[in-house]
Amino acid sequence: TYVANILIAVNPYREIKDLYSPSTINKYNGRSLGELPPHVYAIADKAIRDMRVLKSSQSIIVSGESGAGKTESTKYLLKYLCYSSNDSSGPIEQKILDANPILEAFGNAKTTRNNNSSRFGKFIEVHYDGKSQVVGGYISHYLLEKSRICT
Ligand SMILES: Nc1ncnc2c1ncn2[C@@H]1O[C@H](COP(=O)(O)OP(=O)(O)OP(=O)(O)O)[C@@H](O)[C@H]1O
Repeated sequence: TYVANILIAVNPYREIKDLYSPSTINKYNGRSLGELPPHVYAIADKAIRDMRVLKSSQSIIVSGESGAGKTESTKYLLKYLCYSSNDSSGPIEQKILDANPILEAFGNAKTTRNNNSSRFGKFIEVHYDGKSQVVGGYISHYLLEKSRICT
């Protein structure tokens, strides 16, 4: 559900058919917040539209307790941000998406609350040109749980 333009998402702990499919990306493309059922794609679309209209950078903050689904939601947000302008992802978009498994391999760990818990914070930037095409990205990492590092 929404509280104003904040999306409250509950982790379903199972795959919901078609919830994040390419056809759902197309469905949310260009639609105002609230027009369709609440969705992370609607938040991503609003960020893109506000960036175009206001000509300024937009931020999406994903917060919640461990296991709430922040990492998964962030991946879907990124997927939307990378796909919606193009219908398919070019080499830059693909590199941004492909960076995730590498970062997870080094920075995630199994905990009692989450089998794939991120043990570091991420600030992910997606850079667009004047035509709203993705031209770059940057992932800053911080607060790595160093006590888990063995070598
Ligand atoms: N939208 C979703 N659909 C299906 N399963 C999900 C979804 N979101 C999360 N999950 C499941 O819940 C698990 C935990 O989610 P996730 O790692 O995103 O939590 P988190 O909030 O990032 O936790 P942490 O703070 O520990 O990193 C995932 O590995 C996945 O199995």
